Amino acid sequence: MGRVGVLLLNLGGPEQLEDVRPFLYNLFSDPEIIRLPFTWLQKPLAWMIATMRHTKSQENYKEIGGGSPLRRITEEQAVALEEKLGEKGNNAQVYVGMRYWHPFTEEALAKIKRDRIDELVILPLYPQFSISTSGSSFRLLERIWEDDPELQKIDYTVVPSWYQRSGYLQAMAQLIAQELDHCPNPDQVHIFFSAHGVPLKYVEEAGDPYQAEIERCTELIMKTLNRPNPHTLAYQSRVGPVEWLKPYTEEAIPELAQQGVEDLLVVPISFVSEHIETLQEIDMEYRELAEESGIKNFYRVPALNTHPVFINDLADMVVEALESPSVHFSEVVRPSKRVKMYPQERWEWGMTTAAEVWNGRLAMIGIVAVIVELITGQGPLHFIGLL
Ligand SMILES: C=CC1=C(C)c2cc3[nH]c(cc4nc(cc5[nH]c(cc1n2)c(C)c5CCC(=O)O)C(CCC(=O)O)=C4C)c(C)c3C=C
Ligand SMILES: [Fe+2]
Repeated sequence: MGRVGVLLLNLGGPEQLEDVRPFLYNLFSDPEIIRLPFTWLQKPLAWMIATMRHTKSQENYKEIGGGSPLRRITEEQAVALEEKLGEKGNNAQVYVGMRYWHPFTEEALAKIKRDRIDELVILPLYPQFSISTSGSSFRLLERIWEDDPELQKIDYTVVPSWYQRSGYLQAMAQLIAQELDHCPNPDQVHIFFSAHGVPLKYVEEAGDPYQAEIERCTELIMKTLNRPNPHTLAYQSRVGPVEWLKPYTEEAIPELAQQGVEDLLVVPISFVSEHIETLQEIDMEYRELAEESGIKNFYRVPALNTHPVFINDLADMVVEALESPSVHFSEVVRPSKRVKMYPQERWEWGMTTAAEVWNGRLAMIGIVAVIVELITGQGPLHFIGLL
């Protein structure tokens, strides 16, 4: 066996408030996040949405201390995984490659080449596969690989998803049990799985297996937990007014309160690290909503971070991947057709996502008008002397 590397993939997050806008620009420039019929519209629209959204987004990051902890936690996971692999007799170098912020995937690949890695396990830190998360990172890697003969020499394998692994399920069940056992009436607590949402079209038209994997994951965690508590699955973090996977967390919580639920334990299941959607959206926004709706006790299960059972399972996953036949980018699910996520179907007043979209559309019209003017040499900008 030559030099072994592990590339951990994650989304990335702004580390300080100034990073928010360029981070959002990178995110919305990704066609796996917003699918448009014309690729040339992607960057101007990304610029528009980042411009319109960044102030609200910065406020959220301010509430959790001014930046995302995602990089710090992912790097801690990388160190813990490297140590665990060493203990198991596998000396491997672990790298972190983020999709939309530092350390970017490209930075990780430069280090992998510098260290002359021969075998590489590519492991997304998303338990369930979505075309918008692991899929997006795989597509980026595939494009970089195609143009780089040095990378092509590396014997690589990808792990598309791993939500069904017993180590991961046990770590989740342990965290849930711990929280339940701190509650005065553990059996009365309603367990509320809150998964990150994706647009419905991703699942129904583009063939994203995400919803099926989330549903199966929830069942498996409940089976591993082996407690009598009732449970619900809902989807959080919707962006834009198109339909996303339902039920929405912000609707499901008041419904449960109406049905008489008083004790609610929220379990975030699409993430293995604390980040803005656990620390701000769940801990602040959904807590406030739950309390206003009549929930008396709102609890939240922490993210796995460097939970020893989880890290041990990641290490086993790497060892198993090295021993199994390689899985290449071409074998991983990709969108079956182009699905449009924007524009939205209905208008909303105020600084809303609908307004963001209309601003984007107007900007597009403006850009097209300037191009036409540059070509024809006639138009309002020439008339007022700007061109
Ligand atoms: C607009 C579409 C988005 C889709 C689809 C989406 C899917 C998706 N995202 C995660 C995990 C994370 N998302 C994070 C940030 C983030 N995501 C979106 C949009 C979509 N995500 C935005 C606009 C943002 C920025 C924050 C904001 O302005 O609201 C992060 C990073 C969080 C951090 O701490 O910085 C993660 C992680 C998953 C798992 C997922 C689909 C399954
Ligand atoms: Fe997201």
